Amino acid sequence: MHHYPKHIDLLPVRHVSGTVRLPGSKSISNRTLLLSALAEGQTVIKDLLASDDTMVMLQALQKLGVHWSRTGFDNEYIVTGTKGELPVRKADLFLGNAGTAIRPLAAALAVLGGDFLLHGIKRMHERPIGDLVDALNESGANIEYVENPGYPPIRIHEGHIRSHNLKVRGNVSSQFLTALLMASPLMARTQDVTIHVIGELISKPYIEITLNLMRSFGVEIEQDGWSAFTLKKGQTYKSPGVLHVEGDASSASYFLAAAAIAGGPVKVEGIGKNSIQGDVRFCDILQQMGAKVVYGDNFIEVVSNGPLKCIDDDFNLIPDAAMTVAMLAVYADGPSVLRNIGSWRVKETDRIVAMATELTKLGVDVETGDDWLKVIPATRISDATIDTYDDHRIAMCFSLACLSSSNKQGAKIRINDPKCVAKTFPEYFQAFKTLFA
Ligand SMILES: O=C(O)C1=C[C@@H](OP(=O)(O)O)[C@@H](O)[C@H](O)C1
Ligand SMILES: C=C(OP(=O)(O)O)C(=O)O
Repeated sequence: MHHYPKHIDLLPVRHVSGTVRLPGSKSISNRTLLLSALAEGQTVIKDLLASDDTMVMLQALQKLGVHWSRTGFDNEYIVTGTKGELPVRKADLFLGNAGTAIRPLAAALAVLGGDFLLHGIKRMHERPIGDLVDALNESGANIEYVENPGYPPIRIHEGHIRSHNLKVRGNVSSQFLTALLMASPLMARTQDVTIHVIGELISKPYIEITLNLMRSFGVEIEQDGWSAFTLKKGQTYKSPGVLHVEGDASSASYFLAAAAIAGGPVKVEGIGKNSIQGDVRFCDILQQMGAKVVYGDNFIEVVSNGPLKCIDDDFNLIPDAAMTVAMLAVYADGPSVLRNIGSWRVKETDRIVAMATELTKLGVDVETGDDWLKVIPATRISDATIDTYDDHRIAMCFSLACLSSSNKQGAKIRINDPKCVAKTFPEYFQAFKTLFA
């Protein structure tokens, strides 16, 4: 559908300003698709993200016998719910590299039972799923590893959920808890279900997105802090009728960062002060670093306010937008440290290694540890050819290095293999270039 060149060349840019209409949130889109499929009634989904990650979810649902169609309005879909009874019980599902597809589908299908093969691209088979499989199998599901224990591909057989007290670890990915939460109404027909989190839970704001959307579909979870989640029996998903997908807050971070570096104002439309996405907290970081942020109901606008201040903080709550913070750090007035970002190592690539390697090409000094990254800016930014590791966020992040701030000139940047942006934002580079004044 989209054509991508082998690489994209960006020349130094002195100033950015403009308005960007954001693509739909990946996290909300894929959750909404699954909940619509499991619900009673038809759901009209407005502004669904059109990207690789949502495409694999749509295709998987189709293979599972769920009826959906496009309405003719841009990115508007209508999904016919199955009341928790997916019509097809045997399928081979290719899920690309979409964590938000494979993990929630694995849980729902394991609870329903059948004969399903879930797999993805090579990197997907290196991304952990063991904590989720353990939680499900310990409760009576029947999931088997096809290649390496702990990783996809997985084969799901007929099983029977016996225990209604599930336990899951949350220190590798919050998506395992999200998956169990979304599947819990399928096991709560006659008994309450409690999901216990063992140990630490990372990326907590994504659990809030999950609970929020479940609530939109009529299911209320009782929360005991971050350690136990209970669903009272008999609750089932009911379509809210129409659901509007917010713009993607992680995608917004690149444009808002551009404004903080190279002037602005830049306005993003599709999210606002009442967003349910944790990554809007990226704007708090922009403010801490010295930029000005204005929130509307359906927009956020950023304008720079002089040189950026360095930052040393814990970024566990915003792991995706934290990568954008690492780019801001290149322009900051001193060294910055990003802490508690260990989950970067098991995402599209080892993002600590990738960020360190590519930042070094810009001439900055970088130090890393198990779960942290330190960026020590240089007086100038070096021209560089950036490798992207099939990671959309590496491609989008490093596009920012062509920007000049008030005291640092932007560099000539070549982004290799830019097609990786199709995971969440196929039109990223076109949108980015509209900001060049
Ligand atoms: O639930 C979600 O929608 C997501 C959760 C986060 O993953 P982790 O919980 O693995 O950190 C985030 O990085 C990912 O892009 C989307
Ligand atoms: C980590 C990410 O994706 P996923 O949903 O596949 O985990 C991401 O989009 O940065």
